[in-house]
Amino acid sequence: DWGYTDDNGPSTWAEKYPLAAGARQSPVDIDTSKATSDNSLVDREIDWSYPSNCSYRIVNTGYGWRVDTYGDDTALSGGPLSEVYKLEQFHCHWGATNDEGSEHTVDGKSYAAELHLVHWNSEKYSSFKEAASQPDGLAVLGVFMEIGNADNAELEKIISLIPKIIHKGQDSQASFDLDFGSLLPESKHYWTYLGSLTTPPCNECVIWTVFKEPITISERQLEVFRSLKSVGEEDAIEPEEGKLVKNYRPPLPLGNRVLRECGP
Ligand SMILES: NS(=O)(=O)c1ccc(-n2ccn(-c3ccc(F)cc3F)c2=O)cc1
Ligand SMILES: [Zn+2]
Repeated sequence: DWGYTDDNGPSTWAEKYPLAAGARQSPVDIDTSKATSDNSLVDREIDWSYPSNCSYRIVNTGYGWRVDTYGDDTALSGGPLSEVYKLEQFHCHWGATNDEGSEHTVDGKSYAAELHLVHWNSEKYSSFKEAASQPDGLAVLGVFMEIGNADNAELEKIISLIPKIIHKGQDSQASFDLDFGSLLPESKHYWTYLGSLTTPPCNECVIWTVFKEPITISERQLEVFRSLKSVGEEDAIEPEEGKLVKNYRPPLPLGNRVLRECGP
C-alpha cells in the first residue's frame, strides 16, 4: 500500500493512483510574489462556526491521526467559497525533524507541521463521498504549526488521546468540548488556490485556503504525534519500527493555476 517511505512514498503514488500525476495537485509552494490580491476576495473574509462541545472519534489511519467530527452544526463559508461547507474531519501532517513537516511551503520555507480541517459542499452534494469527486466538492483549511515553548491547550485534548490509538486501526470515542476557534490563528489572512487531496486517491476536488499566520505547538506535543505507529498491533515488529515519524507530501508545481491572497 502507499505510504511515506522510500519504496511507497509520494514519488511512487502515480503508479497506482493516476490522479497523483494531474495538473491540479496539492500541496504547492506558496510563492508570495505570485499571489494576486485582486478585488475578488476583498472583504469576503472566511467565516466558520463550529460547536464548542460535541462528540468525536479519533482514529489512527496508519497515515496519522484523524478526528471525525460528525459535523452536523458546523459551517464554513465566505472567502473563496460560493456555498456553505460542513466540517467532516481534521488531521495533521508532520516530519521527522522540526525543519520539515508541513505540506504547503511559503517561499520554500517548511513549517514543523500542518493542520487540515476538511469540509464538504453539503449545499450542492448529498454526501462527502459524492463531494470528493467534484471540482468544488471539498474545502480544506490549512493551518501552519511552528514550535513554541507553550503547549497548545486545545491540541492537548487531542494529544491526550493518542496513547490509546498508537497502532493502525485503533480508535477512541471522546466527547470533549473542543474550541475549534482556538485551533485557528488570530489573523484570518490567507492564500487560496484550486488543488487536490494530498494523499491517494489525490482527487482534484479541493478549494484550498491556507492561513498566513501559524499557530504554535510544543516540541513535546509534536513528539507525541511521532509516537504513532503505521502498523497494526498484530504486526509484531521491533518497538522502534513502524513509527509514523513523517507523513507529508512535498510540494507539486502550481503550473498555470491562480494563487490569490486575502489580507497582507
Ligand atoms: N491531506 S488532505 O488533502 O486534507 C486529505 C487527503 C485525503 C483525504 N481522503 C482520502 C480518502 N478520502 C475519502 C474518504 C471517503 C470517501 F468517500 C472519499 C474520499 F475521498 C479522503 O477524503 C482527505 C483529505
Ligand atoms: Zn491533510
